[in-house]
Amino acid sequence: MLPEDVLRDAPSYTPNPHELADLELLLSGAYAPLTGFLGRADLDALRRRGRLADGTQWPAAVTLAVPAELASELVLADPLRRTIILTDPEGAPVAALEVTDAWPSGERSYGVGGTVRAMGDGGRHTFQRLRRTPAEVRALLPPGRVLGVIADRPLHRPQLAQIAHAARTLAAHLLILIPVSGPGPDGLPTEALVRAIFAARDRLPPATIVALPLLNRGDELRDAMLRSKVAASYGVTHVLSTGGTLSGGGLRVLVPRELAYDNRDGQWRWRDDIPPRNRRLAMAPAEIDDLLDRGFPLPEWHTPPAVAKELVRARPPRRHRGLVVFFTGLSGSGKSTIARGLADSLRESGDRTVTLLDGDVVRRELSAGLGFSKADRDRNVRRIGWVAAEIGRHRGMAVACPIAPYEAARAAVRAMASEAGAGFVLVHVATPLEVCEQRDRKGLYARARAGQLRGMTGIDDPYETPADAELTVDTTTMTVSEAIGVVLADLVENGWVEPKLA
Ligand SMILES: Nc1ncnc2c1ncn2[C@@H]1O[C@H](COP(=O)(O)OS(=O)(=O)O)[C@@H](OP(=O)(O)O)[C@H]1O
Ligand SMILES: Nc1ncnc2c1ncn2[C@@H]1O[C@H](COP(=O)(O)OP(=O)(O)O)[C@@H](O)[C@H]1O
Repeated sequence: MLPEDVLRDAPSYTPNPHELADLELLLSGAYAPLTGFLGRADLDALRRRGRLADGTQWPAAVTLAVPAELASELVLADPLRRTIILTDPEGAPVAALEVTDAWPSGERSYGVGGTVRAMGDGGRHTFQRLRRTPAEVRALLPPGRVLGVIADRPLHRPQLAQIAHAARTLAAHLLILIPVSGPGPDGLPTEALVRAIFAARDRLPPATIVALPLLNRGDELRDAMLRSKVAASYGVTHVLSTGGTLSGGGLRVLVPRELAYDNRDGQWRWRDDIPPRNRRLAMAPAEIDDLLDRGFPLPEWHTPPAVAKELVRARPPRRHRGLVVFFTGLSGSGKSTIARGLADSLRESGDRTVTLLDGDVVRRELSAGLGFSKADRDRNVRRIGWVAAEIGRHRGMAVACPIAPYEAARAAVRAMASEAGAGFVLVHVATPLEVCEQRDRKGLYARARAGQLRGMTGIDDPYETPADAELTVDTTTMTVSEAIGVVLADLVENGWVEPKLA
């Protein structure tokens, strides 16, 4: 253990959410035998042989990068001057990392490897009582086989039947591991996922339930292998494969048969044992989402009512959900005019509160002091996006209409809205530059052409045309009412707005 003053004087750093999730698993022992972030020798061996330098089989790179300035403060040869305090986003210490290897990993960042040791109380999370360590869980498990299920999606009747069947066949105790770092594959917030799984609990065999920050790295095979490793650390002996991924990682993998609903007796059984006219197949996640989006009930033969209730709460029909309508386009394309008209129509219906984040008001209040450099435009657009997402989180409707010339900033806004559980509709007002320039309501284009104004979007500043717009409107030959009508009709057609408005 390092002396107090060494810890006090050590530099501190807040890892990104992904790295913090890895850190939590390292500290809890879920990544055993790893005790810290990997160094170069291990990463090298991993890349070449899928093993750590000492030959231990390990599926995935568990790495940490820190700013170059921070790395340069360390003296790796001196045990008293090579520690970094890792903190959570609030700045509270979570761990001490004793850096034993550091190397340039990016333009201004260094990879650092070394052992981590827990500090502080580990921080608080929602459903804290479920975030148990492998040692705690192993102490709770009855002797014998343990069937692990990684539940990154809600459990509907077909999955429940598969789990019950597997647990019965193996005579195993059931351990459900719920990944809770960031939304699941269907965008369900983690708290809603946990609630939906608990809602199915009385239809499961006796189970131990654990929440843990397991993240996907985007490589299906490695992710599955890492999940198996983690499951094994929790005492799992057999893992039920879900979502079609097979994984070894030293565990026995059960591949469940595809079950279908037999409408002769209401049982779920192997699909091939049911005559086609009597069987109903399990619904795909996209079909379930579609029913929820349109406000149709999830059928009872497929989903226990208590689970359905949680899912409806988490994913209300689109017409009741928060929504961000985000206009982008050149100056003079018609964004503000359409946005204003849209906001008025929406207010008339009174279904949701409507906030118009009008360009002039935003630049006066929210973004006062910002100019039109790339950095300032990005800041402006992100602020608008942040406010809009919060409005959406509380089920309101936000209408925003900045030029938003950069793809990355628009993508960030989309991500914020979706993280907040709100819909996001990007409307590209694609009126061509010639038309905008002809309108030139503020005389800006004329000044830009005359060289009196620098950095005018479309003249000598970029506009990255969106490739992901939900709707594109060119107002060249449209009246204002027609343009508003097109947007409104699109919102109605996609279920975001009640038809009566149209
Ligand atoms: N250099 C330059 N380039 C583009 N636009 C300029 C510039 N300088 C001032 N203006 C006026 O500012 C309005 C655009 O502000 P935005 O907040 O929408 O821009 S951005 O999204 O941050 O890029 C824009 O208003 P709209 O015409 O309503 O789009 C312009 O009137
Ligand atoms: N179909 C249309 N939709 C929107 N604006 C239109 C349309 N036809 C003409 N216009 C005119 O174009 C101008 C667009 O200006 P504005 O809405 O301020 O654009 P922006 O917010 O994109 O800079 C307004 O003067 C508006 O009256």
